[in-house]
Amino acid sequence: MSKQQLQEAFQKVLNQGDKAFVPYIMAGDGGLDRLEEQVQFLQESGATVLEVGVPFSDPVADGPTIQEAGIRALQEGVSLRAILHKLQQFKEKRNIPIVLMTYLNPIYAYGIEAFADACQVAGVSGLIIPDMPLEEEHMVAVQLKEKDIALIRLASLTSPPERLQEIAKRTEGFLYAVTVTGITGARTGFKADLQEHLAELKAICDVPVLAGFGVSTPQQVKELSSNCDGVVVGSRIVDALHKNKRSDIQAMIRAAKAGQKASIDS
Ligand SMILES: O=P(O)(O)OC[C@@H](O)[C@@H](O)c1c[nH]c2ccccc12
Repeated sequence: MSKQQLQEAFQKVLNQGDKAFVPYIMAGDGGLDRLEEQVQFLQESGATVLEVGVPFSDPVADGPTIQEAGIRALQEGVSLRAILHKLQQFKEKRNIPIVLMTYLNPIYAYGIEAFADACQVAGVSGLIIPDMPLEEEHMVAVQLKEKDIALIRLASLTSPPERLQEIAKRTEGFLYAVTVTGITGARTGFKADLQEHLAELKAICDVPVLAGFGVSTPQQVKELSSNCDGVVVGSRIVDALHKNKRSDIQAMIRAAKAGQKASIDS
């Protein structure tokens, strides 16, 4: 059911000639009580799928904006357990698939089986676990498969071709194409052959390929979408939610969608 929810959500936008837009938010930034309303807002604003981050004390892949959001959430006392419980509470009210992004440590602390179970009960459709290499994923992958939860793999710029093949083959839900060598956060430019890299990933992957890391302007969204199925935007969304600049987010999603359409037409 959950993997299918992801597939349907992507198919719907792609069949319309649109591209996917996946915002990332940090659960508990501003207090966990705000999560339901934030999800509602992004759903209504046109997000295809939503990535929900779990705050962690040692977020090795994250840049300053997301690190700070994580610290704020941890100060609110937010835990993985509390996030899953909250997601479960308003599960029936949302119609957007949720992908949870968490480092491996909180999953181990929770217990893999109990975690997979709680994700299913909470209506989580997929998982991103950035510090879990392919070689280590077996145990978690088996438990998630049993619960029909997609394990979304990340393709990095530095992976050799055979490894990218393997990642593209194994990934479920979508392939997360990391666009930079480094951490999350807004940037001004991407490396020259990124478009080629995205096109290569598209060619070897059967599920949608989404580009993420450093995407923060409608122009970047438009450029990157021309060679893949859509984008993930984190830091820009986290920052705007924190500063309560909601119209900025709406404008960005609108412009992004228009830009993506234009990139298909041209
Ligand atoms: O913040 P950015 O640069 O827009 O990047 C996306 C991102 O925030 C989100 O997908 C994410 C947040 N933390 C991560 C850790 C690993 C992989 C992905 C993520």
